[in-house]
Order: sequence, then structure tokens, then C-alpha cells
Amino acid sequence: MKPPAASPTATSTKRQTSLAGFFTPAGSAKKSRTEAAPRPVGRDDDDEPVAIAGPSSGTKRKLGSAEDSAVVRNIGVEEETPEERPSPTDEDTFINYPPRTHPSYRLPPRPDYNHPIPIMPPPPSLISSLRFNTSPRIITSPADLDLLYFNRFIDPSGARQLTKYLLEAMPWYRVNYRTRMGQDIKTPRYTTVFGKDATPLPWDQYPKWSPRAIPEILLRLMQKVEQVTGETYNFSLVNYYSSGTDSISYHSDSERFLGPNPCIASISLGAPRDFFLRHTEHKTNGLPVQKFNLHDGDMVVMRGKTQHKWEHSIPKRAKAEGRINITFRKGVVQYATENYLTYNVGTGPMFRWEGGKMVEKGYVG
Ligand SMILES: O=C(O)CCC(=O)C(=O)O
Ligand SMILES: [Fe+2]
Repeated sequence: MKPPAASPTATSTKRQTSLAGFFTPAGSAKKSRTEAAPRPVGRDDDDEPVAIAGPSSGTKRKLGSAEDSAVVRNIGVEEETPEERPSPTDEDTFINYPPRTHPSYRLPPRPDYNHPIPIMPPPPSLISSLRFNTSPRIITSPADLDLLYFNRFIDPSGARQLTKYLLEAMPWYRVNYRTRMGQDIKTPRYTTVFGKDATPLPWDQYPKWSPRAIPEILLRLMQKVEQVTGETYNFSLVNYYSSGTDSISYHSDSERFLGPNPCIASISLGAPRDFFLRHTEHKTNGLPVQKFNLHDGDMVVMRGKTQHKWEHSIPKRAKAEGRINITFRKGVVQYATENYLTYNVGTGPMFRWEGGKMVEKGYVG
């Protein structure tokens, strides 16, 4: 089991590069959205099958299942002690940590490359408000589990501002797709994705989808997460669960395009939600479901064998307020870009958060 990365050192300061002048006014590269229905691979069974028209199919997950009513191990609401939460140093903020270029993140032609809408820059007050808890709890049992859990990785005040900013700034999608078996799937949450795989293929030479540049605030967060996890990333997938009926069913992010033993960092913002993990052989080995209640600002890092031996989910709930989830991952081959855009942007309409709700904006980009 790999220990968490050592605390920040002076070398991280040396690697800083200023992005002053790097961010230019938006002028988004448009891409035709008239492609055929996405090829049903990769995330087919991530989401619950729901009849796209007409009444819900019988396979839709029921609320209040036995699993749902189980006691949740509330590790996310643990009281903080001053020992665990020292005052942040400058290294725990962005103050001395502007975005830098990392080998895993290939610079886009422009920072707003292939954005279907201009992404408003994060207010300086948001950037300066972000404070981080860089001391994780390491969880390596039961068998094959390898997690880092950062209780309130992002402090509440920064997390609140970040949630508001992301809701308003991101293009959001609710992706529909047809599986290989011909089943219509309606993704039960809003999604969006940024980033490009680690191959040297130029940004404009993707046959189906051009990758989207990672927006400034997500890039800053990604680089902070790289610092505290000792891993590198090049994709950010963002989910928005607008209510308790939005969810992600049991799945593992063990796609081959992420390489062996992928490390996935996952930040929660907004309302709490249960996060369940079950062993892939739980029916024979009897390992219990691991239950977390993830809170605003928490971060879970899944690494080692976790993606191969465990599945995770955000189950539906009778009542839940809005929650954003940001994940960082590293795609190693070109197909990662195609898959992520297909299943997190897709060919359907875009939504924007306006006046406290999601408003459909039609086909943009
Ligand atoms: O919302 C979460 O915490 C989990 C999201 C997730 O598993 C995914 O996007 O693959
Ligand atoms: Fe996942």
C-alpha cells in the first residue's frame, strides 16, 4: 500500500509558473453535435436503465431498499480536533500555489479550448478563500480496499463559494445513450467533463470529439490534489446530483484506458450523500458494504486495487439536496477522451444553472 504523498516541500514552489496572460477571452471552438448515438461501451452499466419515454421500466432502483435503510457509518461527520486541523499554511491554500503545467496535463491551444460556452473566471475571492486539510486518514481494510479519506479537504467557506461558482459556470448535460443490448439509458444526474488523455495526439485531431480544456479552478484543484496524493491526473469529471433521485449505481472505474490500478480522487460539495462500496466478491466472501456519509468539502481517494476489487455507488435517497462531485483521473490512451466525452457530454442538450434551477439551453457547441 502506497503511503500518502509527503507534505508539500519547497520544490513545489520552484515548479510554479504564472498563468498571467495565459487565460484569454473565450471564443469557443464549436463542434457539430449531430453525431450518431454514442457507441454503448465503457459506462453502460454505470447508470440505471430507465425508460426514456413512457413509464419507468421495472429495473429502476426502488427507494428505501434494505441497503438504503442500513446504518451509515458516519465517518464524514467526525468532530475535528485542533491537532488534526492545524491552521492552514500558505502551502495549504492557493496563495503560493498557482496553476503550473504538469507533464500529465498537456496544455490546450487555449485555456478555453473547445468550451461550448465561455466559462466565467473564478472570482479572486473564491481562489483566496480555499483552504485545505492535507492530512488524510488511510483506510486499507477490509481486504483490497485502499482509500485516503480527507475530512473536509476543502474548508466550509471555500467549499460553499466553490459550489455556487461551479453550478453557475459549468455546462451541464443529462446524457441519454443506447447500450449494446439496445437498452435506452437515461443518466440519472447532470455531468460534464474536461481534460485530455496523456497521448501526444494534438487537441484538434480527435476524430469524434475534441477534448475540452480543464477550466482554471478545476486545474488549480487538480494540482492541489496531485500534491496531496502524489499522483497525476489529466481529466476532471463533474457530477451534479440535483435531488435524492439523482444517483450513480454500483460500478467500478477500472476501464483499461485508465491503466492498471487507477487512482481516482473524488471531492464532495454541497449536501451530504451516502457513498457505498461493496467488494466484487461480496456474495462469496461476505465482506460488508462500506458506508460513508460524504459531506461538503470531503475528499475520498480510491487507489491500489480498489477499482478492481470494489464497486462504489451513490444510492438514491427519498430526500437529498443538491450535491456536486468532482473527480480527477488519468486517462492513458486516446480512447479515454472519446469515452468520457461520449458518456458525460453526449449528443443531447446542454443545461445551465440559472435562477436556482437547471435550464435547458438546447444544442450548444
Ligand atoms: O458522486 C460520487 O461521489 C461518485 C461519482 C463516481 O463514482 C463517478 O463519477 O465515477
Ligand atoms: Fe465512479
